[in-house]
Parts: sequence; structure tokens; C-alpha cells
Amino acid sequence: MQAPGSRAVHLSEWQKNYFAVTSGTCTAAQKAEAYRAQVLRVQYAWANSEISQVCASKLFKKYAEKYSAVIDSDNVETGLNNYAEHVLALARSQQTDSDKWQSGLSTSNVFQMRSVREMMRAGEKLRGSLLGAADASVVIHSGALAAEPPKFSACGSGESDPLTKPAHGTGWTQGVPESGPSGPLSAQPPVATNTPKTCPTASAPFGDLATPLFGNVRKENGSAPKASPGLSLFFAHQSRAPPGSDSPWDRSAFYGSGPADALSAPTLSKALRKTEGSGPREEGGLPTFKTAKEQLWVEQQKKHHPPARAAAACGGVKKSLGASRSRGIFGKFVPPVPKPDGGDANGGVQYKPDSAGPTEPAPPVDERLKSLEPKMIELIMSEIMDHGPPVSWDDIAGVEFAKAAVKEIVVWPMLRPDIFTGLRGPPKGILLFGPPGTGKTLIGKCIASQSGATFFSISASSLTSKWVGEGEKMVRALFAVARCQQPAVIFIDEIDSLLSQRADGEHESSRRIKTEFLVQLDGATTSSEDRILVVGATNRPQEIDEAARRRLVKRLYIPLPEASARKQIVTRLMSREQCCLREEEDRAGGAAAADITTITADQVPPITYVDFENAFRTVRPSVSPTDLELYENWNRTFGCGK
Ligand SMILES: Nc1ncnc2c1ncn2[C@@H]1O[C@H](COP(=O)(O)OP(=O)(O)OP(=O)(O)O)[C@@H](O)[C@H]1O
Ligand SMILES: [Mg+2]
Repeated sequence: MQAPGSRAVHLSEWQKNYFAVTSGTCTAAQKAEAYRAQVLRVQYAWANSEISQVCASKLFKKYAEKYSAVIDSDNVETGLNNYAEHVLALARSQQTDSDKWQSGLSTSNVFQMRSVREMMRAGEKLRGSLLGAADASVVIHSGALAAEPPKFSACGSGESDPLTKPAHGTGWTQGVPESGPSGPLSAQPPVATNTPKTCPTASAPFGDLATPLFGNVRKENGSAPKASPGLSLFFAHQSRAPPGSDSPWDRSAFYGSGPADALSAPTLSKALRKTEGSGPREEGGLPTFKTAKEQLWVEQQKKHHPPARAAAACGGVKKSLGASRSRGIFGKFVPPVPKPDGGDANGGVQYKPDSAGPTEPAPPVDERLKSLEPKMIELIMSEIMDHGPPVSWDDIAGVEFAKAAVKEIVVWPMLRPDIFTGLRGPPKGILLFGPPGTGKTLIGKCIASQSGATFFSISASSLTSKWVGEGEKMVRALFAVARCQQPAVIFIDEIDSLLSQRADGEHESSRRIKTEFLVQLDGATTSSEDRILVVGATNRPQEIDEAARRRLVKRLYIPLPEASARKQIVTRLMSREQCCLREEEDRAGGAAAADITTITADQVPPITYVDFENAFRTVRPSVSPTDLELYENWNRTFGCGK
């Protein structure tokens, strides 16, 4: 609990903020900032037990929605819609921090892949049934305005609406206290209760459903939401892709079928790209074509409803980053393009091509990415780590406990979604911590290979330094894209640099990234409909903010390898080398005599036992006993394992 004095300060700040945003004198940016600050305070107040969970849920929902509304709105006066162009230019020059994970794919071999060929074929087939390129611009434009006529409602299909469901977490792993949102109430992040039926907002942290993260992995679910303009754009122009559909793990979740197919047709994709790429739709860019009907709709929405909420309130499609759900997790696959017969596989509100006139806007392909800058989506997609050399569980020596726990969380629920439900549902936030070099990143790569989920890897430092000033948008975009690519794993290496304890002298931009990340993390970890697992890795766990710590419910210690694991690592490494480990073998003379500049590769002397002895004499451990003790202590205090 905080001292009364500090509470008074909080209160007056709160009041000041409230006054500022209601006075009508604030700019949109100031409003967004004020709302964000409120979100942060709610989280703090709740974390410090200053307010109840119910109160926290309500306030959290309220301010996060307001924040999203301002951010998402493309109204120049009241909204920001600020996915700026320049960040992309900045970032494009230094994409992908994880240089070890450069894709082995190229534009030429990606088209050899079966899944891509299938996509292209299907795209060709469906192209005819879609609008022509000119009409495609109408599609996007109408989507961007968030003013789709009501018949395309993403909220009203009669399927589960996250916000109408009772609030209770599901992530839980048995036997581990405080290891899941559905653990003791005190361990739960704020979740909304009895929220009105409305489209979820960008961060979608409030809905809470009864289905587990990876507990309902169905191919159709995995692929259903992928028909986004941004993603199709990516597909059409990408040079990276998973290394072959015949790989041991299932990549179909990534490529899916229908949605991407239809949009992978080059002409349409080009049209989409052109339209989306025109940036802020009406501000500064070329005005895109709008039908009179659309214009009228937009005008009415602007007049009668606050920005970004309008469409939702009227059953239209709200522009939001990742929360629109037109169907539950058990819902049938809804083809994102109309079936030839106009049928609706889901029985919900569906686009009927026949009823749409030539100028009638087509259904938005993916609501959740509409407000994102397509190039930003492309950038996010290029961060996907789903294309590195495969790593199997056997490649990781030792750390049996952590491996078992990760398998339990990531793999098993995919194999038996029927079992891993309710309290048995997997946690959605994992923290791998331990000394440097113990295999945390390796485990991340293994999850990428073995989970069957779409894998996003992002280095926290790249968010804080690479995209200076734009990291928060990248965070939002990352989670939004992940929501469209479910089941998804977001791996954040060096997460301490993103979620370190908040300090007074902290830079404004990193504070904003942190807050955004917490908001998104809340959304991902509390919504049981979203099957997004966030895995963080750090060798400085003590620096992680307590609010973030709580959300990363399963905190696994990755210690230094035991003797048997070390042996395994060395044996495996030596198996790739030419070596001769007989003690009597003495190659010291030979090595000395060899001239490194002239020696041929096959003349390089094999590694011998003497080399090991020499190494033992000179190599010192990189982790000090004091450091080790720190990790052990932290593990005892916050860890979820041995
Ligand atoms: N348990 C292990 N089994 C096999 N190889 C390992 C293991 N642990 C580490 N390695 C190898 O050691 C190197 C460093 O591992 P990795 O990058 O995963 O460590 P890390 O824990 O992420 O370190 P840091 O905290 O510095 O990021 C890699 O080449 C990895 O393959
Ligand atoms: Mg690492």
C-alpha cells in the first residue's frame, strides 16, 4: 500500500488529467497521452492493492477504450491515426535484429513451395469472383474509414463477443501457484465484468472467454482471420516464408488457405497496396474514391457518434486493432471471400456478392488490421522467426524441467485442445530467465520450430532503439498482426530492456512503449479467445517491472547446464569436427609447425585432448557465483519451477 501522501498526489494528478481531457481544449495527442497515463495509473493502483479488481477492470477498460478510440480514429481533429510513414523508412534500413535468423528463402524459392503454389492457384480461381482492381480500392477505403455499412458487422454475427462473456482467466498450469490468470484472484490482471456488448477495442484486453490460448487449434481458426489487406500485401511481396510445407512441423497456420489465396493474386494485391499505401487516407494523401453512400454513412457517423466508436455502436465495423471477433473459437471457418454460391459457412452475417451493386463496398478482408499501415504490417511480418533452421527439443541439452514445462504449455494444448481447457488451459505469458548463454534464445527457436504456431520474434532493444519514437506503434501492430495469425507466439528477447522498472528519469518514449506493451500483453493474456502466447527471455529478471512480471505468469529458470548436459553439448559440437581425442595423441608440434596462411583445410590438425586441457587452464567461467546466487534467489522468490 502506498503512503497517504502519494495517494493524494495520484488523486490530484488523476483529477488534473480528467479535467484536461474533458475540458475540450486538449489536442488529440494530449488526450491520448492523458488516457494512456490513466491506464498506467489504474494498473499501478491495482498492483498496489489501492483499488479492487472490479474497479480496476472497469477503469482499465474505460481508459484503454478511450485511448484506442483516439489513436485509431482517422478524424483529423479528434484522432491520431498515426501510423507514420517515416518510421517505416527508418526501420526498413535496419530490419531484423536477429541476424542469425535471416531467412533462407528468396523470392524464387518461395514460389516453389507447395502451400504458396496452392495459394496462388486458389487466388487465381477466386480473383474472378472478387472485385476488380479498381473496386478493390473502394474496399480498402471503406475499411479505412471504419464506416462499413451495418450489414458487414463484425460484431453481430451471433457468435461469441469477447466482451459479453464473464471475466475469468483460463491460463493455468497445475501445481504451479500463481501461474495463470485463472489462479488466485489476486494473480489476475484487471479484466472486465459485465461489459456492454460492443466491439472490442484495439488492445482487446477486456474480454475474457472460456477457451484456452492454444486450446482450440483448428486449422480453420488458424487461417480464418488472415485475409487482411496488409497480409495479402505481405504475401504478394514477401521474400521470406517458412522453409517448405513439408517440414516436420505444421506451417499451415501461417499460410492458411482461402484468405491469403484470394488476395495473393498479383493484380489485386497491387491494387490493395496502392490504395493502402496512400497513407493517411484523406490527410495529405491522394483522395481515394468514395461512393456517395459511403460518404453519407461516414458523415452520419461523425455527426452522431464519437470517433472510432461509431461503427461499433451502429453495428458497423469498428476500426480497431485486433479485437473484432465475429465468431467464437469453436466457430466454423468463415471464408473471407464469398463462396461462389454466396453461402455463408458460418451462418453469420456474411457478404453477399449478389446483393452488392457494382459500387457497393466489398466486405473488409480483415477488420483487425485495417487501421494499420500496410508497410508496418509488412515490417512485422518480416520479423517472423518461422523460417530459421529447425531446432528440436533434443538439440537443447539439459534444462529438462523447463523443456517439459514449455512443451506442456506450447505443444500439448495443440495436440489435445479438448483436454487443455478451463483451469487446465495453458498460461499465455512465459518468462525464461537465467544467466547468459544458457539456451533461452535456443528454447525460443525451438518453440518456433515445434509449436506449429506463427512465430514472431522481436528483440526488445529493437523496439526501444531501432524504431525510435515509433516503438509503441510497432508493439500495437505486432499484437494486431499476431491476432490475425493465431495461434501465435510472440518471442521477445532481452525483454528486460523493454519492461524494466519504471524510473523517474526514464525516457518518455520508452515509458510509452512499456505502457503500450503492458496494455497489449493484458489483452493477449486475459482474452481466452486470443491464442497468443508471449514468451520473454532475459538474463536480468530482477529488472523487470512488477506489472509485467505478473503477466508473465510462468517464470522458468534456465540455469547453467549440469555436468551431463555439458557433456552432451560438447559431444554434439565435437561430432561436427574432425577430432582425435586419444590422450596420447600429441599434435602440439604439428600445429606449431603449420603455417596458417598456407595450410589447406584438410591439413588442419584434429582437435585433441590436449586442446581441452589447455582450454581448462585458461578459460574462466563467465558467470560469477554472486550472479548465480542472484538468479537462484530470484527463482526462489518469483520462479515457477525448481
Ligand atoms: N542447453 C543447451 N543445449 C545446447 N546448446 C546450448 C544450450 N544452451 C546454450 N546453448 C548454445 O549456446 C549458445 C548460446 O545460447 P542462447 O543464445 O540460447 O543463450 P541465451 O540464454 O539466450 O543467452 P543470453 O541471455 O545471453 O541471450 C547457442 O549457440 C546455443 O546453441
Ligand atoms: Mg538470448
